[in-house]
Amino acid sequence: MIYTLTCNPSIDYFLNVHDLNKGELNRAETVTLQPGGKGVNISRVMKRFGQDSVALGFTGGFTGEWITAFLNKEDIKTDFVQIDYDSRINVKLVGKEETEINAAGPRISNNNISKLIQTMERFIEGDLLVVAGSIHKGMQLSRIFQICKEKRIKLVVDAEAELLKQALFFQPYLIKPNQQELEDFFECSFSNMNDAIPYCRKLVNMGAKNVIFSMGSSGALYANKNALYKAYVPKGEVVHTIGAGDSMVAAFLTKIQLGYSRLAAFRFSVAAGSAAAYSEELCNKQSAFDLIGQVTVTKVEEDVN
Ligand SMILES: Nc1ncnc2c1ncn2[C@@H]1O[C@H](COP(=O)(O)OP(=O)(O)O)[C@@H](O)[C@H]1O
Ligand SMILES: O=P(O)(O)OC[C@H]1O[C@](O)(COP(=O)(O)O)[C@@H](O)[C@@H]1O
Repeated sequence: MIYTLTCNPSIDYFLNVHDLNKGELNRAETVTLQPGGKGVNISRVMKRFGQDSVALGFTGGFTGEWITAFLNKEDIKTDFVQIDYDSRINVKLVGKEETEINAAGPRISNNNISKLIQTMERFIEGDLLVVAGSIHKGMQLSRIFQICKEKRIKLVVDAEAELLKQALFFQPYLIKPNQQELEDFFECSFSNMNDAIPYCRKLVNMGAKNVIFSMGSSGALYANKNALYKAYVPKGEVVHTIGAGDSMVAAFLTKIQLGYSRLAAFRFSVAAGSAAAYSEELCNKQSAFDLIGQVTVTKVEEDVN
C-alpha cells in the first residue's frame, strides 16, 4: 500500500483576481475550494491515475472534516489523527501573477504523533510512505523515518530543506526538491538547471536513491547512482502552478508501481507537472498523457556502473 503523510493539510481557497492591487480592495472573479497539502494532493492525483493510497496526517475542526469528506467522496481512504484545532486554510490568489499565503497550521502534540506512529504499526515491508509538505518548526519526524527503515518501507520525501536533511540519513527512495528547497539545502543559488546538476549528485551521494529536481518552466533533472537525466517541459499556457510538484510526485510513483522504468516514470512526471500547470486544477490522466509526447529527456552523464 502507498500511504501519504500530510502533517499540515489545508483547504486551498483559490481566488481569481486578474489584477491584484496590494493595499486596495480587490474583488475576486471566481472562487474555488480544494483540499490541499502536498500528501493530500499526491493521493488525489494518484487516484486519478488509478493508484490507491491512504491519506494520513493530522486534521481538526470543521476544515478538517471538510477535507476528509472531500477525499472520501473521491473514494480516497483517509486515516487522519484528529486534533483539537482547525486545519488551516491557505489562500491562493491567481491572476496575472500567483500569490500564495500558506498558514502555519496547528502545532501537533507528542501524543498525536504517537497516535500516528500507532497507525504505522500496520505498515508492512514493501509499503511506501510519502512524507510531503510543511511541518511545524521543531517537529521531529525521525522516529517515523526510523520505523520506515526498520520495516523496510520505501520513504519518499517532498518537503523543505530542514526536513530533507533529517530524511537523507534514512536513505529515502525518492526526494523531489524544487529550486527553493535545493538552494536552501545547499545555501546557494541557481540561474539554470545545469547549476543544479552537482547538487543532485551530492544528494544521491548523501543517501537519496532517486532525486527529481524540478525547476518550474525550466524543466527537471532526475538523478540516481548510475546516471543523470534532464527533461524539458512541454509547451502550454500556464493557468497556475499550484499542485504541479505534487502531480509530478504522484505520476512518478504511479508509473513505478506499474513496473515502468525510472526514466519512463520521470518523463511522465514532467508531463504531469506541466499538465497541472496548464489547467485550473491538479492534473488528470488524460491531460498528462496529452503532453507526454512533447517531453524530451536527455542523458547528462554516462552510466558509471
Ligand atoms: N511554468 C511552468 N510551465 C510548464 N511546466 C511547469 C511550470 N511550472 C511547473 N511546471 C511543471 O511542474 C513541475 C514541478 O514544478 P515546480 O514549480 O518546480 O515544483 P513545485 O510545485 O514543487 O514548486 C515542473 O518540473 C514542470 O514539469
Ligand atoms: O505544506 P506547505 O509547504 O505549506 O504547502 C502546502 C501547499 O502546497 C500545495 O500542496 C501545493 O504544492 P505544490 O505547488 O508544491 O505542488 C497546496 O495544496 C498547499 O496549500
